[in-house]
Amino acid sequence: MSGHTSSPVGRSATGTDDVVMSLENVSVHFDEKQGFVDSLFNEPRRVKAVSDVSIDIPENDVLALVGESGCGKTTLGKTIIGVQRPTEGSVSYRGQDVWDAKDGVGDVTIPHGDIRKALQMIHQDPGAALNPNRKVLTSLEAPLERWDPEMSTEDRRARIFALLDRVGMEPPQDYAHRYPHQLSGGEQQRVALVRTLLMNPDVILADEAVSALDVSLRVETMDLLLELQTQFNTSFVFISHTLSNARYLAEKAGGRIGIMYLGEIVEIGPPDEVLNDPQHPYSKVLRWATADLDPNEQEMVDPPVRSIDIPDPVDPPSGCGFHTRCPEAREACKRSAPDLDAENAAPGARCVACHRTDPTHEYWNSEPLAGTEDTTTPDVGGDGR
Ligand SMILES: Nc1ncnc2c1ncn2[C@@H]1O[C@H](COP(=O)(O)OP(=O)(O)OP(=O)(O)O)[C@@H](O)[C@H]1O
Repeated sequence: MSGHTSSPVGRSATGTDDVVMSLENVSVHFDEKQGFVDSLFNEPRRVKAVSDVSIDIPENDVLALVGESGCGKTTLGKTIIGVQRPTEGSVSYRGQDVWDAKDGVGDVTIPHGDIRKALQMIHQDPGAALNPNRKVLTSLEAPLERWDPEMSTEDRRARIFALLDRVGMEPPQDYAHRYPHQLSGGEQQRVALVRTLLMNPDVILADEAVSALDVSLRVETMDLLLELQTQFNTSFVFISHTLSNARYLAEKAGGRIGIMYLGEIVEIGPPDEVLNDPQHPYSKVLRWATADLDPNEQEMVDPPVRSIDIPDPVDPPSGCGFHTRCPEAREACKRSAPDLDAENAAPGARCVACHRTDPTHEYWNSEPLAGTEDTTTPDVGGDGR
């Protein structure tokens, strides 16, 4: 999706004032690590992990990002919370460019320290994120001491105990004096959650935060995340491999699902629209792969793709990144990249990056690619649905 300036998806109905994070035309590229000998003879391969993504995260938003392994979910999530520096494009927190604040460039209105505090992350493996040699209380006190050195020990502890209590770790004084190995996986995850909430953040990135838990605990933890999201007015960016977890969270929170493919968001919108009536051919593949979303649905035998080979993110296909696998791809898809068409969409509406959503696009007059279905007429409206 390069070569155009796309407008961010996700502006809320009330305008831009309540937008917490704004990404504009963000790309993130990595140089692959090389061995010493390799580095003498070859240029490093550049992985295009995120390509030209524009998105807003308003206050109280829940965005669930899904897509197959390696499609760039974690990289985009980390870019949203200002942990990963973009190669191109801008990332702003309440109007302040995050990386200008970090580098002290220009007129910095929000110090980088405040931005870091406002953007937090819960890791996939909370056990690894907690110091095994420190009691829970010490692990929780450390960031509070760093961010708010004026706070008295008494106030600090009162806040920690109140939050431990809030996430169901009662009596909190007991849990506070345990070491991580004396906690279950679910309890460790709650401590990790408390650690982020102590900062009173605006946005929390939860990267596969429930995948390591038992199924029963997963639902309980997702419910807790949602309760806390409402109570603390925090926005959540939730990364998931599975559509069912993403759906659970986004549906309950009235949030959005963003489907990623090869570094791009290809479809985003309310979960019922994106999952019950997917418009992007790749969203249809994900839907197919998650048959349990609707047990009454007749099982489709073959995946709706021409090829199961995922392109190399070092050398992504020209035009639409999905054209090499799309059963509906045409010559036009090789030539030009569709954008999410957020410009014309209503706030919170579904947006799709596919030429087929535009009934006037040259796609309809171009030749189907070898092995594709010959669908000659537009089957979708031009309203981004
Ligand atoms: N620090 C890095 N250096 C080099 N390549 C990286 C780095 N981080 C990520 N990548 C590459 O960028 C691409 C996107 O990775 P990312 O972890 O964002 O995907 P993901 O969708 O979160 O994957 P998963 O679901 O497996 O965690 C992958 O090809 C990955 O190998």
